[in-house]
Amino acid sequence: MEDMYHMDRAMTGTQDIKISARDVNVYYGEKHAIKNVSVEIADKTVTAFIGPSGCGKSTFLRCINRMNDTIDIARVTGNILIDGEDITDPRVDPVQLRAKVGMVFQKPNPFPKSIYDNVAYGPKIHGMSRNKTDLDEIVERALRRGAIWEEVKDRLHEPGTGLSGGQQQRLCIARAVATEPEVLLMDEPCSALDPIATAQVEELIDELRQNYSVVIVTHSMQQAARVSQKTAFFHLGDMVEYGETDKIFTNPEDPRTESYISGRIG
Ligand SMILES: Nc1ncnc2c1ncn2[C@@H]1O[C@H](COP(=O)(O)OP(=O)(O)OP(=O)(O)O)[C@@H](O)[C@H]1O
Repeated sequence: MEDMYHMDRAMTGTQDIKISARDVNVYYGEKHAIKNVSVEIADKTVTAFIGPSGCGKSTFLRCINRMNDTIDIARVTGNILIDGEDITDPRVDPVQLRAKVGMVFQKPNPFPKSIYDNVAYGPKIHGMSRNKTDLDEIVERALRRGAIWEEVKDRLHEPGTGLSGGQQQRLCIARAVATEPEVLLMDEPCSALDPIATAQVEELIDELRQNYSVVIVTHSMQQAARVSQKTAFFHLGDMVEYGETDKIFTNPEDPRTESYISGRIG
């Protein structure tokens, strides 16, 4: 029976669902930026959002940790469930939610504080450590997960802003994972990085997949193909197609996806 179950999973590719979005719409004033998006995002998987500029990738990503709450004119309808809990419920505290659903932005944005304090800040405000030794361990673990520990272990009390761009982005990833999130949202995390730093961050994303559900917005189709297992293609606010990355890039169903990946739109 157990074998049958595993075989079935292997054959269908069924994975645990981490995020389930149902009929999500986002409006900025009159502008309808996301139209009836429903999607199930798997755990321990990298999911890429691709599509032409302005199609709504970042807007939809921001729904997953309620960052659109911070934009006055944004209005969101529909539901998003994480592990079955509806995070759009007004009783859900967005600060707690964002500890569980971490985010990394396009431009590395370390706080104007030391490397240590950048990482320690979240765990401190969420009461994750009892004492300094605990906190030191949390900081080291997060910096190791961010694949930057070796480079900064002897300069933890220097400012985070003194690091190179690629190091700053890995520091921001370390900061995001320090609160032990379950989901990691990345909005074009490599767009400000050179090819070497990009390769390091991509390698890191692949490692992070073991522990998190990672959702990445990217303009680079090569990057989506390299790092993701699932891809969603957005066009004018619609999620046009969603499926296995290999399939989307080699044999898409929708002509709009086909045009985009072959470079005819975008
Ligand atoms: N804060 C905002 N106020 C008003 N309109 C917005 C806001 N943010 C996004 N929009 C609009 O919503 C639409 C979707 O934008 P969004 O940034 O989500 O697209 P995107 O696919 O991530 O684009 P890009 O690839 O250029 O980053 C666009 O038409 C954009 O102009």
